[in-house]
Amino acid sequence: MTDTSRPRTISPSTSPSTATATTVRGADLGSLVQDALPLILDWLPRQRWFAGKGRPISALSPATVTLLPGARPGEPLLLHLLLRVEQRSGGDGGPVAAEVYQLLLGARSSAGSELPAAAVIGRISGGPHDGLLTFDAAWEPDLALRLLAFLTSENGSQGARLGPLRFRSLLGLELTDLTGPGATARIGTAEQSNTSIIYGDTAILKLFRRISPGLNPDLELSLALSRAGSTRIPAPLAWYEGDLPDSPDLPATLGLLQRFLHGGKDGWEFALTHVQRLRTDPEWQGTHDGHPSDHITGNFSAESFLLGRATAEVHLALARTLPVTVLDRSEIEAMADAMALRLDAAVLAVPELAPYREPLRRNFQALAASARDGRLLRAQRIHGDLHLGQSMRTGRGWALLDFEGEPAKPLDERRRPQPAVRDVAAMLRSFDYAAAHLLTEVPADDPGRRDLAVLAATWALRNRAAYCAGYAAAGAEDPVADPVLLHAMETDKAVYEVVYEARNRPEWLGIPMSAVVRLAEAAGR
Ligand SMILES: Nc1ncnc2c1ncn2[C@@H]1O[C@H](COP(=O)(O)OP(=O)(O)O)[C@@H](O)[C@H]1O
Ligand SMILES: O=P(O)(O)O[C@H]1O[C@H](CO)[C@@H](O[C@H]2O[C@H](CO)[C@@H](O)[C@H](O)[C@H]2O)[C@H](O)[C@H]1O
Repeated sequence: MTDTSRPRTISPSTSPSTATATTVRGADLGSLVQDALPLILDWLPRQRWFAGKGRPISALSPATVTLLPGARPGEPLLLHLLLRVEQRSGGDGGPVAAEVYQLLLGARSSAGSELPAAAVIGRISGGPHDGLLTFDAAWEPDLALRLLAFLTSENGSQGARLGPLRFRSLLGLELTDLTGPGATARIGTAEQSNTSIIYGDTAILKLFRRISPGLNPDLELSLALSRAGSTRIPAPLAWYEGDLPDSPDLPATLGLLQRFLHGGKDGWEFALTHVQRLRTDPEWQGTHDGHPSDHITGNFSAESFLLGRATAEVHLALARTLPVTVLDRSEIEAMADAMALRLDAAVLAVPELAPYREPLRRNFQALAASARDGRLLRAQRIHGDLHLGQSMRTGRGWALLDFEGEPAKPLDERRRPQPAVRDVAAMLRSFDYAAAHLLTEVPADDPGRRDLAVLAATWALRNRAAYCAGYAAAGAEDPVADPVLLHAMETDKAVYEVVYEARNRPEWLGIPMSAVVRLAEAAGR
């Protein structure tokens, strides 16, 4: 059993090396963190989850430091850190903005198990901790299991406390097997904005990396959907939260433990498998005459229908348990204005968008005009960042993952009720992305490219239609019945994607740009 009785936290307002530093097996926590900071400073910007890439860090300091006890002699230390990272935006003279990131810091002196290069933060050189190896403990199975012990402890359901950290379990003792002899932990390998640790094949813990005060929508919506009896999400099992020194009354969600969907197929990979088969299937190659017939669009549309139905079920469940509002004229106009402003900012960031600005704006103006004509809009809590990669096909049907919303947006914006069709539009974009993979690696002068382009467009159309049909079949509002809203939402998402791709995957920019062209043409009609 872990010792939860002696929190050891260093206040950010004091110098960790002199103030509340606590001696643990000879190691002074405060000075240990202080010695590790230069190593963390070098390591942090290289992490996929670090959102401030490309801007120098002007200050790095621990906001909280908590020892997670439980190390036997010779075993590594496990420290929970909330790190305050200051960066200037817009060059040297720009304003300083601070973000908080979560790090599980492991520290050991002996060799121990081999760590992947990505996990190694560095070896401290000089001073009382000379030679101590520091690392990201999420990658170290024994330390990942030590963290799990707090989430699954007997005290969990009452909220075990450890300094600024509080652990809550929904299942009490049911998960203690996971931490017993033979228990395993491994890091998730999927591309993600946070870090996930998979325990056995039973549970997955998401460590949120960029931390904002308040309830993370991923936890909030998982709990709400679970309360509503939804089986379309991995059941939440436990979570932990922490107090940030600047906002002690607004605990920040730090980690969410959920049922692991063993054997589930990632929706994006699943769709790509189908799409690739279209390209390589000899039967199709032999019969194709330039006019794709139904069978060559593959059976994925049956899956798309089911995914649409699952999405609608999630929306209906959210509307049953969380507040639903009605957006009036001024609120709809404000929504359309916000879309237009995002477009303006996107044009500045990606000049290729400029020729399409006016026609795209018309899609937003049409939405505002429909409000002036007296239309209202239902708004509710939604997923907020839905795409095929956020869905998983299991033996029991489709499940949706990651209700965090777009991580770059402030938490209060992400928690605001939205028309549910925003999620639908986002998923429609994903079918376009998957279809575009029919054309990757096909040279521009390949004689078969035109046919493939027709096939890709057909695949996207069929799957988009099937998804919307499945959505409507579940009893939710039919998304295609409101083309003005759907076009505005899809345009907004495509514009977001143009900026996202220009920044992250310039070689993929053509995918959302094709949508921009299509949506601009549609606006002209
Ligand atoms: N409950 C789960 N069961 C199985 N795999 C999961 C589960 N939750 C997440 N994953 C896998 O981890 C990936 C990242 O999860 P996600 O919640 O999207 O993280 P992030 O918010 O960091 O992007 C998913 O795409 C999926 O492959
Ligand atoms: O999953 P995240 O929350 O990190 O979302 C971001 O990355 C996504 C890519 O991983 C990005 O999604 C875009 O690319 C997908 C294919 O890789 C495609 O299916 C989506 O439709 C498309 O938007 C997402 O936009 C971004 O926020």
